[in-house]
Amino acid sequence: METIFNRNKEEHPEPIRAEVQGQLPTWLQGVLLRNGPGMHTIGDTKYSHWFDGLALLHSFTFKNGEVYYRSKYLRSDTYNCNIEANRIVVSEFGTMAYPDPCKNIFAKAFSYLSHTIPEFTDNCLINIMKSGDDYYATSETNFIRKIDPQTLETLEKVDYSKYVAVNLATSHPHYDSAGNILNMGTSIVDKGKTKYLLFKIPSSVPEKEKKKSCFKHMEVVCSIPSRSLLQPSYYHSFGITENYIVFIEQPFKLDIVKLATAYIRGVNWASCLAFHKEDKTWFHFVDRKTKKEISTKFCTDAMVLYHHINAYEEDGHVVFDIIAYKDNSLYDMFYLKKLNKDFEENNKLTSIPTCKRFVVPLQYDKDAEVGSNLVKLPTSATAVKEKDGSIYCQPEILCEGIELPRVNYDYNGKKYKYVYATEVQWSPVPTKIAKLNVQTKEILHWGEEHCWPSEPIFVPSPGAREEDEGVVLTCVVVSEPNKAPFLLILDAKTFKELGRATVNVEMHLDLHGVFIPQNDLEAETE
Ligand SMILES: CC1=C(/C=C/C(C)=C/C=C/C(C)=C/C=O)C(C)(C)CCC1
Ligand SMILES: [Fe+2]
Repeated sequence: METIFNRNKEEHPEPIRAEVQGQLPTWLQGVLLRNGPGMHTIGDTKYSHWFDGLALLHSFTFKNGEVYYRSKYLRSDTYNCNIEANRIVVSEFGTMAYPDPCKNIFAKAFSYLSHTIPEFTDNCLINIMKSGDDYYATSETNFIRKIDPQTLETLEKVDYSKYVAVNLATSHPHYDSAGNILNMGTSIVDKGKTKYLLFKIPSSVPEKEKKKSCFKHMEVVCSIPSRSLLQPSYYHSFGITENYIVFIEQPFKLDIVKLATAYIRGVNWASCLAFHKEDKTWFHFVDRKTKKEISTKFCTDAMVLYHHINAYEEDGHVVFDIIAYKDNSLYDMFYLKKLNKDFEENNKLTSIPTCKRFVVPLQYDKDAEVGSNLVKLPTSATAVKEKDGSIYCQPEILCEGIELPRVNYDYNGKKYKYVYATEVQWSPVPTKIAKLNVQTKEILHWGEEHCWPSEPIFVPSPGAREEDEGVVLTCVVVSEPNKAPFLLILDAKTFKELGRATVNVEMHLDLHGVFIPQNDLEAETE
């Protein structure tokens, strides 16, 4: 067990042909590109947290019935500095590093007396983002790194904060129907205010400005003031519907004073996050056309969430599905010292991930009585009018024990049926993947002994008419010695195996990724 999490993984930058069993659909052509931590020790130094590990990109290329695997470490400035020094010299989420200030490019970050916000890492290990025909590795700081989706080479570093005033940004952007990126980031104590910014990165630039990057055309769509100047909420994702942005201001907050003094106090960034269980969770809805926030105050009890699943509008309500926890034990669970051999016995989640549906009436009868439930849809979710005019929401539970949710993105923002996710029950490592029908709550599973599947990605078949017409792809790491990992291809409708592509390498457990259809890759090379 220990090795699966802690052992540094080798990179395999040259394509390795996988052994394919079963029948892959002929239309499945393109690249599954994924990201996650692959290196946890450098020289004699060790990262403390699994989310600190150096980003290792890997890909499966589907070409005429064959599958090729590659992997390559992201050559971030962080990676290069660490490797050159042969020790950890750049701080990550769970590890504070003390570099020799003369030796590395992050030195200015540590002149903490003049900088309130430290300079963060560009170890973009969480996700992959598509911007026009380009691809970027993403994390939650102000940096993203362009990559070549075919060779996995590392290209330019982009600093969001050069274009819009954000210090942090999510690794889960959304895309509108024109392919423009919509993302959110936090602007900390800028001009005396702390706010959450929704920003847009256009998918292309005007012809006459072809030399300029899309980032030069980035714009702030709207800003939501933080309830607290020095304690903005932490968030890992947000939701969109056809007309609204759904932003959840949870009482899991980043303490800016702690963040600014972490280095001198010798503590990590993670310790600057705290869950305030006595506070409420606030919902914000921004009208995408008017760019104005809905003025009604909507709230629910304290909770912690990382992943939004999907959101849509129905009869004047916004319906949104998320995976929520009762506390922040999830981040604590991924400290590497806890992920030891006996972790399955010792490391039980104290709060199980719960798939919750909130139904929020945006258009409701303003004369409704205090105490009345304003939800008019058939659901057990409620939204009750309070004395002070605010609306207190309680969810319908869709299911328990799933994480890393994905949907058919053609249904993002629309009424939908299916979620594909990993099953995590009481331990942080998934043992199965699941397909949940959010309308009937029926669940299909795939699982095999000693198999740890990654986030399942849905790929629609060409001309698909139904939401689940296509395949689901998941990388499976096998914990049994002498058994090789594989890429599993399931029929999305039946959740039955169509085939698998086995590669004889030591594969890392990863986080998120994208499937890039062959046509999009061709556009990129043109
Ligand atoms: C470095 C750094 C951060 C990094 C956070 C990371 C790396 C989060 C990863 C989350 C994942 C993988 C969640 C999965 O559900 C913060 C706290 C934003 C702010 C301070 C600097
Ligand atoms: Fe995530």
